[in-house]
Amino acid sequence: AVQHRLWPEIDKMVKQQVAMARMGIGECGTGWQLFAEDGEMKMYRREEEVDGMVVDPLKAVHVVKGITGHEVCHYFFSPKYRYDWETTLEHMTVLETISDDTLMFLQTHKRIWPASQREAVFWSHMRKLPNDQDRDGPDMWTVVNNSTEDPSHPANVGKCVRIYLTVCLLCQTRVHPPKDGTPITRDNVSCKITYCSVVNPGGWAPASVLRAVYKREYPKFLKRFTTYVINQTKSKPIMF
Ligand SMILES: CCCCCc1ccc(-c2ccc(S(=O)(=O)CCO)cc2)cc1/C=C\c1ccccn1
Repeated sequence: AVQHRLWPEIDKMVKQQVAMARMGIGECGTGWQLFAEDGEMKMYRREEEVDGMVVDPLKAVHVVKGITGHEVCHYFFSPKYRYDWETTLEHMTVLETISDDTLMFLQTHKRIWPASQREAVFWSHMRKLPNDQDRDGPDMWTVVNNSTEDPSHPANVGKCVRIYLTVCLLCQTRVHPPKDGTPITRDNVSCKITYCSVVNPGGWAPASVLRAVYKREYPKFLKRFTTYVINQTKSKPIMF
């Protein structure tokens, strides 16, 4: 098949983002602060500014019982579920179906006073990754979202400020087979989730407002999303 114009960028970005997501907090450079903890979920951020704008990188690690990496990525990637779990979403459009595992989105997020409303145009790619460390270990799954230009949706034309985001959701399934050789159930699986994001708010927003939004919204978002996947999958066959 003919390659899509974005394919080289997507492939490079996915490899780069997954490599960074796999690094432990200690290896990711200094300056990470743990700012939220809830059971197995730990959320870190680094305070960074670009041109005076807060672009704090965020890294969350979480272990969730009863779901697999494929299931987590499936519900994160597919547009049909997004309104169910993404509470800050005002509108979402699929601008282009690049392939069955790669889409282009236009999203507007609800306005957060006193900043202006934000929108994002980004490609989203879902991929299964070979577990190159442990050959017979379960595979890893990832979804990478990365802002891109779309000639038919130029930035900052309407009322919304265009944000620039890079997001990587990396999932590693763990299977603990039952001793007595009975079939594997959801009690025998868990998923280690690493969520990394860098969001450039695109235009002026007070640092205090941005940091308050992230501090409040990110823990809520990851908790709500993982709870959503647990509820959606509990009565369905396991998707490995
Ligand atoms: C003044 C406010 C500026 C920030 C507004 C904003 C920017 C980006 C984003 C955002 C967050 C997660 C993604 S994703 O992981 O790709 C999933 C698909 O939606 C894409 C976009 C949201 C929000 C607004 C609120 C907010 C901030 C964190 C967490 C959750 N909501």
